Amino acid sequence: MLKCPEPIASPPALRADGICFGFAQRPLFQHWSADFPAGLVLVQGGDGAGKTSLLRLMAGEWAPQAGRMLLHGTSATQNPAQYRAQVFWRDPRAPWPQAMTARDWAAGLRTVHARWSEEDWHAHVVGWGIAGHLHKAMHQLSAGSQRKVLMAGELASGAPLTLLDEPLAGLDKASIAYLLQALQREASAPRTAGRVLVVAHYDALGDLPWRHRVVLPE
Ligand SMILES: Nc1ncnc2c1ncn2[C@@H]1O[C@H](COP(=O)(O)OP(=O)(O)OP(=O)(O)O)[C@@H](O)[C@H]1O
Repeated sequence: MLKCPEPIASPPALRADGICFGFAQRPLFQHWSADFPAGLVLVQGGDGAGKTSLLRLMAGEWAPQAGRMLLHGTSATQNPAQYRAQVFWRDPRAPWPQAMTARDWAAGLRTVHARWSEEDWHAHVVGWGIAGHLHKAMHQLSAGSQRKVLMAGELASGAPLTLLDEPLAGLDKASIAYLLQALQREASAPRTAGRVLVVAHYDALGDLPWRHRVVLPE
């Protein structure tokens, strides 16, 4: 079970406040509080440690059994619509709607995310070499190509809280290198002020300037 870390000095962009959450046979968080500054945040842990559960709680997709998540002061419990409007979260394992192309999906994101950047979307499409896939149905793409489309959308969304679950899964070396570069750029020149970009991964994931790490016990 996760214990509380030391508090941080700067005002938090995201706050986990007294979170209790778990399953009947698997308690995960017990009165857990943590403050997250803007920037890159790593949620680290092995299989079944609770990474995806924490991302779902941060996203406001799952409600904690006690406590609350606050994003720039907005509570996921009290103002769920306002909270979720600031979040980008899509479970990378979730199936894609039949016949939805990458282009259709991006068109939908433009209407939902106020800080969407067309320039970033095109840069990531080129960076990950997925331009030739945009007209294809998402469910027909390889797992790696689906991931690249997903991450291009996640990063281009500009969402104040952006959650990436195991982003390296299915990626080749060049694509991993591009992802690390893109995350490094987000850290040094974030396009959205106050953006928190959370990455869940089993290990330390490169030499990125993490502003905060949550290490989940096995
Ligand atoms: N819907 C659920 N019902 C019951 N138990 C669950 C449920 N979802 C997750 N768990 C359990 O909670 C624990 C944490 O799961 P979670 O998926 O959050 O871990 P994870 O760190 O993302 O692991 P992985 O990378 O293997 O998916 C695991 O023991 C898992 O079996």
